[in-house]
Amino acid sequence: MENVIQMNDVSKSFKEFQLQNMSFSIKKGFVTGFIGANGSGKTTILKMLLNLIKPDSGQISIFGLDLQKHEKEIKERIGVVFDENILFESMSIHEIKKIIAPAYGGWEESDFQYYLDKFELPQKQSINKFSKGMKMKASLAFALSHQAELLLMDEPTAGLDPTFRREFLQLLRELMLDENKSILFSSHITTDMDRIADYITFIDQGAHVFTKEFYQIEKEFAVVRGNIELLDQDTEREFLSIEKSNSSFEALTNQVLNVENLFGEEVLIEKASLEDIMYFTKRRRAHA
Ligand SMILES: Nc1ncnc2c1ncn2[C@@H]1O[C@H](COP(=O)(O)OP(=O)(O)OP(=O)(O)O)[C@@H](O)[C@H]1O
Repeated sequence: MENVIQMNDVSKSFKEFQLQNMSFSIKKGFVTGFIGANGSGKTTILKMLLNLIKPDSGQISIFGLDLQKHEKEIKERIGVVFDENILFESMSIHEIKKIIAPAYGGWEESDFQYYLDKFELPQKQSINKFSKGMKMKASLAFALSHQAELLLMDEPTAGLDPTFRREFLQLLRELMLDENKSILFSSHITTDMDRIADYITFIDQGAHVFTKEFYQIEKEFAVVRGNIELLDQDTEREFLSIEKSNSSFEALTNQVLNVENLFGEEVLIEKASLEDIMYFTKRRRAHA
């Protein structure tokens, strides 16, 4: 299967934060959800994919092209929606379009008008009078109107009301009918991922934890609850992270079969949510 993004051994050091030897790929033709706790490095990576932050070492290719050598060509083919607003706030949509549209060879005015209508956005009002949701919709309208093959979105659903969030996810699903399109989007709302993501890329404290197919995660991880007396040095090895109280424990495992064989009916085994996986990964780090 073809990759749309390939990160090879990418590192970046800020004063108080390091991205360490990041290597992962994002599959072409799919939606990948990008998850990680606050400050884990998601925005930094998304900015690196736009060459707004340059790696100290390592290599990034997008559409099979080296980002440093083919930046302009690559960026023409990317649509961007960022949480922090990168539109010019004192201008109207009409004014911004005059700057942005000529910059893209693939600009489709009819698509742009379609999205402005669909999102009910005024064209002549300055953006700083827009609500947060309207600004996000405006960013989206621009991102979707130049035939981008890759959409990079940093928390695109933040600030959207539940109804529009659903419509937005439905819109992404419609876009994905075109198998040449790929989406990488970060969100703290993990239920958005449940609705739309084919793959999940999970990072933690500047390190890549995994990139897996969503259904694989559901098969692989489970939360186990049981009596504390079931735990000893040997049985604890089956768990990635354990939370203990006086009488019981709750733990994350990626060895579901082993746990079933070991404990049988004595424990409760439930599918792990993305939130469970993120929570227990953080706990594991804190107790390492
Ligand atoms: N230009 C910079 N200079 C110094 N430190 C930076 C810079 N940009 C980001 N950082 C640091 O890098 C770390 C990762 O930040 P980043 O915004 O990538 O995380 P994130 O996963 O997107 O977080 P959130 O979910 O809260 O948006 C943070 O500790 C941040 O302070």
